[in-house]
Order: sequence, then structure tokens, then C-alpha cells
Amino acid sequence: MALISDLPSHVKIVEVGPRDGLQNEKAMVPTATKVELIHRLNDAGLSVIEATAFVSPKWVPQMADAPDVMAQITRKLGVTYPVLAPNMKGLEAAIAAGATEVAVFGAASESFSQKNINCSIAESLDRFRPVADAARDAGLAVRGYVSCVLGCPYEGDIASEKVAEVAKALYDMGCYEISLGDTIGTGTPAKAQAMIAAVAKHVPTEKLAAHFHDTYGQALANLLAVLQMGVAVIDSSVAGLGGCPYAKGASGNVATEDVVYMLNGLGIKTGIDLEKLAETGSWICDQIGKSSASKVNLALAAKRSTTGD
Ligand SMILES: CC(C)(COP(=O)([O-])OP(=O)([O-])OC[C@H]1O[C@@H](n2cnc3c(N)ncnc32)[C@H](O)[C@@H]1OP(=O)([O-])[O-])[C@@H](O)C(=O)NCCC(=O)NCCSC(=O)C[C@@](C)(O)CC(=O)[O-]
Repeated sequence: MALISDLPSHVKIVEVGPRDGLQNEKAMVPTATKVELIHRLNDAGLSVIEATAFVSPKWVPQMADAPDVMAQITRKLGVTYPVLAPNMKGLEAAIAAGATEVAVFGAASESFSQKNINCSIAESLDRFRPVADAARDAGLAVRGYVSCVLGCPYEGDIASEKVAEVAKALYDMGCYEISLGDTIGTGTPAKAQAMIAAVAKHVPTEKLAAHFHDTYGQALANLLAVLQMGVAVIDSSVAGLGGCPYAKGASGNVATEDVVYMLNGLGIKTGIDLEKLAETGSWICDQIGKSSASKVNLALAAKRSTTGD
């Protein structure tokens, strides 16, 4: 008897390291390092790599080189490089930089919406609609994020019905996938399942992505819980880098290495070379002077040093 059942046979991983992973770094990461990170992730087999964000450099200085990153990456056939675009200005810059996919990002918490994008939830949706229309008219795919789906740094608990309402609004405006962000990583498995159940009443489960931060060490458990409900898209960040500048105290996304190791163990295909990915994790940590937040990364690095590989 299968004790863990109803798992998808294939999971799409959306690597958010170059954007979510680096956006909170205080020291400017050189553009060349960002570009090399994307190339290494390409080589490790990632098929979706969120490359950068066309946001206000006053709000997120680390992403100020978005046009340069997009100009300098060598794009691999079959790989997509989505970018964040919160408004028309961001969309126009993204299109000029040759982006083929953009993401708008809203929240299920009024306070977080104000802190992160300086407007209410309703205003953000009104702002995103023309962005989504114009993006689609220009032939770009549009993804939608909802932040604070399992808790808010300013308001605490967030009702799943509110998450569902914002997710539905994004889906109705044409976002092809809705990524549900546990921005501060406070969620636990039953809560994550209840949230997905609420959202799935309005948006098909196959259109949902789990974007879980690992602040309380719950992200893998939460992912396993929602995989069993049919969610088959996972956002993660190499070496577990990251955090949102407007969610103080939140640690990085769940580490891509940890997700791939778990999925491998479950027999779920991702097309990702775990060794190459882990080497990339170690490499970017060296570049930015951080230690890896990925247990798998640390275990594989220790193994490499004992075997001398
Ligand atoms: C949305 C705004 C722009 C509103 O910010 P605002 O200050 O209300 O915007 P504004 O329209 O009044 O413009 C202010 C200045 O910004 C410029 N500006 C305006 N837009 C752009 C743009 N697109 N690109 C470049 N510049 C821009 C604009 O030109 C102007 O420049 P000035 O005239 O003062 O020199 C701002 O709040 C912002 O950029 N916020 C982004 C915050 C952010 O990036 N947060 C992190 C990403 S979200 C996240 O991490 C969560 C997620 C997605 O991972 C999921 C999860 O984990 O929950």
C-alpha cells in the first residue's frame, strides 16, 4: 500500500534564485555574477528561471540592473526567463529587454500590499489588469503571485478566502499560473492544505504553484502536503537564498536542492541534475559570502570533500 499517494508524476520547478534569492542582498551583486548564476542554472537543467525584476530601483536597488541581466544572458532553447513587472513602466522595460514572460505580484494582506507595492489590494488589481492585457497583446505570458497566503508579517493570520479572492482575480485577468507565496514561512502542512482547498474552489489546482519560504523549517513538509492535493509547480531558490525586502525576518525560499532531493526520492521527475545544481548553490554562496541554507547542498559538499571528487 502506498502511504504517500496521489502525487504528480512530474513537477515543474520555477527557480527564483536570481530574483527572489538575490533581491534582498545589501551589497550589489555584480551583473556578471547574476548572469553566470542563470547560465549555471541552465546547465543544471532548470527550465524556468526567474531572471530579475523590473521594479523601482528606489524600492529594490539590487534589481536595478534588470535590463543588463536580460541583455547579457544567453537564452537556451526551451527555457523561459520570467521577470517581475508590477506596473506599465515595468512591463514596457521588460518588453524592451526581450522578456517573454512577466509576473505581476499582489498580496492577500492589505498591509503587505501597501508596504511592498505602495497601494491597496484593490488598487493593485486595477493596476495589474492593463499590465496583463498589454503583456498578452505583446505575446508575453503572464504569471500572478499572491503573497502572505499563510501569514503576514504585519497582520498575522490571513483568511484563506482572501487568498482565494485575490488568486481568482489574477486568474480571471489572464494569469496562466498563480503562485501562492508563504512569504514569511510560517505555514504548516494542514494550514497549507486548507489554503489550497480554498483557492482550488476558484482556480484549477493544475494552475497553482507553491512558493514557500522556509523560515520555520516547514517548507518541505508543506510542499509534500500540497503535492498530494495535485499541486505540481514549485517555486524554489538555489541554496535557499532570498527573502522579500518588505517582509523583515523572513528567510529564503525553500532550497531547490532540497526540493529536487525530495522529489527524486518520491520518484517524481524534474529533469534537474542535482549534482550540478548543488555545485551552483555552493558557487553562488561563495560569490556573495553566505553559507548555504540547503541541507542537501551541505551534505553533498561534505561528501565531495571526503571522496575528493
Ligand atoms: C510598485 C512600485 C513601483 C510602486 O512605487 P511608487 O513609489 O508608488 O511608484 P510611482 O509610480 O510613484 O513611481 C515612483 C518612482 O519609481 C519609478 N518607477 C515606478 N515603477 C517603476 C518600474 N517598474 N521600474 C523602474 N522604476 C519605476 C518612477 O519612475 C518614479 O521614479 P522618480 O520619478 O521618483 O525618479 C514600487 O513599490 C516597487 O517597485 N515595488 C517593488 C517591491 C518589490 O520588488 N518587492 C519584492 C518582490 S515581491 C516578493 O518578493 C514576494 C514574492 C513575489 O516573491 C512572493 C512571496 O514570497 O510572497
